[in-house]
This record gives sequence, structure tokens and C-alpha cells, in this order.
Amino acid sequence: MLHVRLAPGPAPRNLSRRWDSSAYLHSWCSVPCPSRLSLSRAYSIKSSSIGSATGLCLGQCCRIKPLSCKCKLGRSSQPPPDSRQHFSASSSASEAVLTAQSDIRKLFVANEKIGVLLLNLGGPETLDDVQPFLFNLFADPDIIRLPRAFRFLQKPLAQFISVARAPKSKEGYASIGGGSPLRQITDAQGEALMEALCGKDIPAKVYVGMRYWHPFTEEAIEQIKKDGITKLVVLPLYPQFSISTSGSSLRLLESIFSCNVREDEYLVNMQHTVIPSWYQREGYIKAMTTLIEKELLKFPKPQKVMIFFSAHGVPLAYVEEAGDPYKAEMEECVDLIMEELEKRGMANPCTLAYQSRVGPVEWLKPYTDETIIALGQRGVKSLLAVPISFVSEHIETLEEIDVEYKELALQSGIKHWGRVPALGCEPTFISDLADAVIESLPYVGAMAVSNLEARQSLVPLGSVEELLAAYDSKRDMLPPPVIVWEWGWTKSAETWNGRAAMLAVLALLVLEVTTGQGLLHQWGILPPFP
Ligand SMILES: C=CC1=C(C)c2cc3[nH]c(cc4nc(cc5[nH]c(cc1n2)c(C)c5CCC(=O)O)C(CCC(=O)O)=C4C)c(C)c3C=C
Ligand SMILES: [Fe+2]
Repeated sequence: MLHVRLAPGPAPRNLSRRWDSSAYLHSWCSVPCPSRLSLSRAYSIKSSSIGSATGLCLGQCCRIKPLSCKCKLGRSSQPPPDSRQHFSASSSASEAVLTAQSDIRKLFVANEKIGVLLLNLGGPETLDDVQPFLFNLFADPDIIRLPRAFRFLQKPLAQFISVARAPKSKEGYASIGGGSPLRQITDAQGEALMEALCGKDIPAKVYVGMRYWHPFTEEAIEQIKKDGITKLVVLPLYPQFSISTSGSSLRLLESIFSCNVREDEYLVNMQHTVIPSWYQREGYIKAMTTLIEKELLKFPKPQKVMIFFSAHGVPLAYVEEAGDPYKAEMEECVDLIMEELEKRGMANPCTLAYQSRVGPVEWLKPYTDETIIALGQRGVKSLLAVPISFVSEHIETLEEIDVEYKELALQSGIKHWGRVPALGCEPTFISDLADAVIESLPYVGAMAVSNLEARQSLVPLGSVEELLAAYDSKRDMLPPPVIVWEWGWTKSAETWNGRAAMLAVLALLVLEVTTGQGLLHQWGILPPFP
């Protein structure tokens, strides 16, 4: 069990759009926001161990030598964590600012070395990387949930699916230049963040740890260790929390820490804090709104444009069975952006849908492709696509949205199409990330220092731990069956066909693994039977 100190959560919102997966269009309603897991806080834990990554120090100004850094101390205008508010609520003023300054100054007096670990998904850099990258992704139990009895099949199944999917994926990566731009963009964001922190008088080194490709999180932790970082802020680059993204990376960190706990004194003394999600931050919301505003103005009639938020989907069971807050956070995020747009005098209609589903199970609805067709049928003529779940350009913006969905939209009767670029290194956004890091600093190691049990795990008590615990307790369960059987080529039939195919694949794999004979061995995908 961990001790964790939570910063106060966002103030309750009293304006909320009612999101209903059966409806494509949403309207304002004055109902209180439903209670939900609030993860948008900084959690402090003293970790038992920490380790590696790619450092991005830009040089002179940001060297991890706080006292000789040319950054001036005491200019920070960040409120301390205890006084943090939801951005639409008013924040208390100068007293809070002073407390923050003195908290942060204390870190310098103690001559700490501050590190920021950016967590991201990673992407194949060449076409040859695609299949091994997919293997890493599908071998992650937070991506493919096998029943406990079938866990031994996780890797053979990952091998099978990655080989089967690689040709289609390769086509996609080939069409965007032969690889994912994710590493380059994330590195650039890391550099920009380091500069922004330095500009706010916080010398820190930024590391990038990817989940499924280079630079891997393990490498980042090794580098952090080599650099002797003493206080680490863990910042997943996903605005909204999902078990499948930030959750998976945090679980990996947890396992790295607990593997090292007995043998590594440095990691035992390392203190860190996690910022699990930050979709509600003022700078992020404003930066997104500004990007949307700019693109709207490119349409012939900006006020008539349907703003079409397209989020990466997750299987429905993550939300409904495992308590993933992803959908709730996504909906609130869209509400906040739309509120900000309204404040700026724009009252466009909007829609939220989910893209990029993979495999035979049901995913969050409405689906992006079906929604585009429905909007076309309803006579919508102008559509502005807004990728909302990720802050870098990647295959799903550059290929799926820009090519596939655009084509579908034009075929569906939409005449004017636009797409909002991903945030990348947009200055307001980067500056806000730097603020998030600074606000979390006083929490680093604040609560768990004297708690031995805190050394056992990264995932803190409170919302995140509850969330992951709930997920763990359900992860053996397959998604609920489709209860109403419909005849014909329906979604229900598709789902059942998919499940039947999945079971058949599993049965074949069991046979192969137990007998050592079959196609996968013949093709050299599985090693020869001992
Ligand atoms: C918030 C963002 C993302 C969520 C949630 C997410 C869940 C999720 N993804 C898959 C399967 C695949 N994802 C792939 C690539 C990929 N996914 C995201 C983001 C989220 N995924 C990113 C940023 C990328 C990398 C893109 C790049 O430029 O390299 C892929 C590989 C690409 C492809 O073949 O389509 C797969 C497969 C699942 C199953 C899942 C939830 C369980
Ligand atoms: Fe994905």
C-alpha cells in the first residue's frame, strides 16, 4: 500500500454537455457533472527504485547544477499544489504564490537534481521496425487482456497478431514517409519543455521513455540513474488517462522499480511524483481552442462548421468493466474546449467519436467512420476534424484522419473538410506543461518518505491505484456477450464472428505450443519444439 498526498481535485463543474453514445450531436444542458474518478492531480510517492532514458539537456542554461544555473530563482508565479484549482475556478492569489516559491526554493537549497520523465507510446522508425513494434504492443497485457489460464499464450499470440497485422500497418507507415514521426516530435517536445522550465527558473533535465519502441522506458530510467537525478516528475504525454496508455506505462515503471528495490540503493532513495492526466489544464485547453479557432477561419462559413472531435478508441470493456476514466475525461475535455470557444464568441455544433479500433471486440462508440457517414446523411456540409487524445502527429492523424476519413467524408456528402494539427511544440501548451511540472514539485516524495510500504509500488493510493486494482480484478473476464442476437450481417454478428475467430486462433495456438507442430513452427515464427 502506498501513502499518497492528493492535490485538491477540480472544482465541480455545473455546465456539462450530455454525451450519449447513441446520439451523434450533443447539446448543452445544466446538469451537475457526474461524479467520476478524478485523476488529474499530482501524486507524491517515494519510490523504491528508479532507472533509464534519453536525456535532452540543451546545454549551459539547463545543466543540472541548480545553484550555478543562470536561471533566476523566485520568479515563479505558480500556485502551490494545495491551492490548485480547476482552471475555470478562481485561484487564490499572492499568499499561495509565495508558498510555492518557497517550496521550490527549498528544493534548490537542498541541491536537488530535478528530472522530468515524459512517457509516450513510441512508434516504428523504419518499415523493418513495424512488426517488432507491433509485437511489443500486443505483448502488453494492458492492450490484450487474456484470461489468467491463457496468460502463457500472451507472447505467441502477440507474435501471431503482429505478423498478421504488419503488412497493413507497413502500408500505413510507408504512406507517411516510412516510419512514425513520434520519436522526433517527442524529443522536440522534451527540449522545448526543458527550455520552458529553465525560463521559469527551474533547471531540470527531461527524459523520454517510450512504451513500445526506442528509447524504451527502461533506457530512460538507466540514464536518470546515471545522471543522479534526485527528484523525478513522471509526465505521461497523454492528456487523458487510459489504462491502455498512461496506465500501461505506469505499470511498467512500477515493475522496473520493484525489480530494483532490493538491489539498488539509488533507486530506493529516488523520489518522484506522477501527473496522471492534465486534459483540464488552462494552457492546454486554450492552446487547443486557439488551434481550432485558426482552422475554423479557413472555412468559407466558419459558424456553420461542425467541430468533429475524434479520439483514439479503447475497447468498451475497459470503461465499462475495468473503470477506465478515459471516456469521462475525454468528454469533460471536449466540454472545456467548447466552453472556451463559446467564451471567444463561437457557438459551433460539435461531435465526439472514437477512431482506430482493432480486433473483434466492441470499442467505445460512436465510431468515427460511422459518425462521418451519419453526419453526411444529415446534411452536414463542413467538418473540422480535431484529434483530441494525443499531442503529436502520428499515423492515425496523418493517415487515418487525413486520408481515410477525409475520403469517407467527401464520399458522404461533406463538401468542406479541415483538420486541426496536433499541438506538438505549440508554446502555450509547452509552457503549461512546464507549469504542471513546477506545480507538482512540492509533492515529490512529500508523503511517502517514511512509509516503507510506499517502496513497493509506483501506482499511488487513491484514484489511480483503485482504478488499476479494479481493472486487475476484472481483467480475466472477457467482454460481456452481445445479449440480443440479430440475424444478418450486423454489428452483433461481426462481434460474434470476431470472437469465434479469436477462439479458433487461441485453440490453434494451444495446439501448436503443446504439440510443437503447425504453421507457425513451419514458418519459423515459433522456435522449434525442445
Ligand atoms: C490515447 C491514445 C491511444 C490509445 C487510447 C490507444 C489504445 C490502443 N491502441 C491499440 C492498437 C494500436 N495502436 C497503434 C498505434 C498507436 N496508438 C496510439 C495512441 C493510442 N492507442 C499512438 C500514438 C500510436 C502510434 C502511432 C505512430 O505514429 O506510430 C497501433 C499500430 C498502428 C497500427 O497498426 O494501426 C496499434 C495496432 C489498442 C489495441 C489500444 C487499446 C487497447
Ligand atoms: Fe493505439
